[in-house]
Amino acid sequence: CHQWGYGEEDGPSAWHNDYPIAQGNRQSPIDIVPTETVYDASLAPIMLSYDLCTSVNISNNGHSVVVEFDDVDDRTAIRGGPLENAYRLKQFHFHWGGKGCHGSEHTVSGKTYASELHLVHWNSAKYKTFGEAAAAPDGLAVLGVFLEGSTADFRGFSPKCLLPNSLNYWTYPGSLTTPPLHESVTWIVLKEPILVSEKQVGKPPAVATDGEVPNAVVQRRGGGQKRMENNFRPPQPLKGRKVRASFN
Ligand SMILES: C[C@@H](CNC(=O)c1ccc(S(N)(=O)=O)cc1)Cn1ccc2ccccc21
Ligand SMILES: [Zn+2]
Repeated sequence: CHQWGYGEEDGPSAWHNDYPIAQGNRQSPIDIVPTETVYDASLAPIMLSYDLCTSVNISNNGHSVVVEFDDVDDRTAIRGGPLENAYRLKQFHFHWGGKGCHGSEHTVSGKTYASELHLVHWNSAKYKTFGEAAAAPDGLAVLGVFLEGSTADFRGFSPKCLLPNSLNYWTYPGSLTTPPLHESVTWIVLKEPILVSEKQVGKPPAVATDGEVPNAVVQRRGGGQKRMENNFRPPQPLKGRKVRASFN
């Protein structure tokens, strides 16, 4: 199967070899330039029903740390905003840099954040499975949340505690930011970052890139486990897409 990563040989600039869609017309992430976004008063607020969310597992898939949810019904869903119907929460995961800097995928006028949280939802009204939705142009909706370094509490464990006060957002048609890079994502990126503690953001989660979830990743010389960091794709060409703002 295709091996891809974030290194010199297998990183974002090489992905097009195995995934030609990498050079497609609706690739993500992008650089969001607020002065070039269009305020769309018809955009409804987004509504998140995360109260009854049931997380199932946390895993390291070699590219990120992923928390999966049981997605058997629409208890845990996102609706409203640019979406025609409810999209069911499947998983959330993070992208981060090394040593707490430049880890976000989306940027705002070139500004990078320390990390970016992605809450991945699929269109369960139109598709039977996540896999089917992941390949369809209106199949997925990913809520992107910037993480900035500071101190904040992280009580409880509903994804709701991972959200900022304001749900003002930008939205645009895009793609998965990792292979297979399907152009199936309606991106909803919140403008307000959430603050997480320096020590959490400063040090990327101790995960290795070989899929093991070690209790502490050791930096071995020459091969062996490598600390997973800089697992972000750089911004991609807008190719004429319009980025709409839910706020003025
Ligand atoms: C789509 C791929 C798996 N990839 C993703 O699910 C995914 C989700 C979100 C992002 S991001 N960074 O844009 O938010 C990137 C990749 C393979 N796959 C195909 C079918 C399928 C079924 C279950 C699990 C994985 C499956
Ligand atoms: Zn992601």
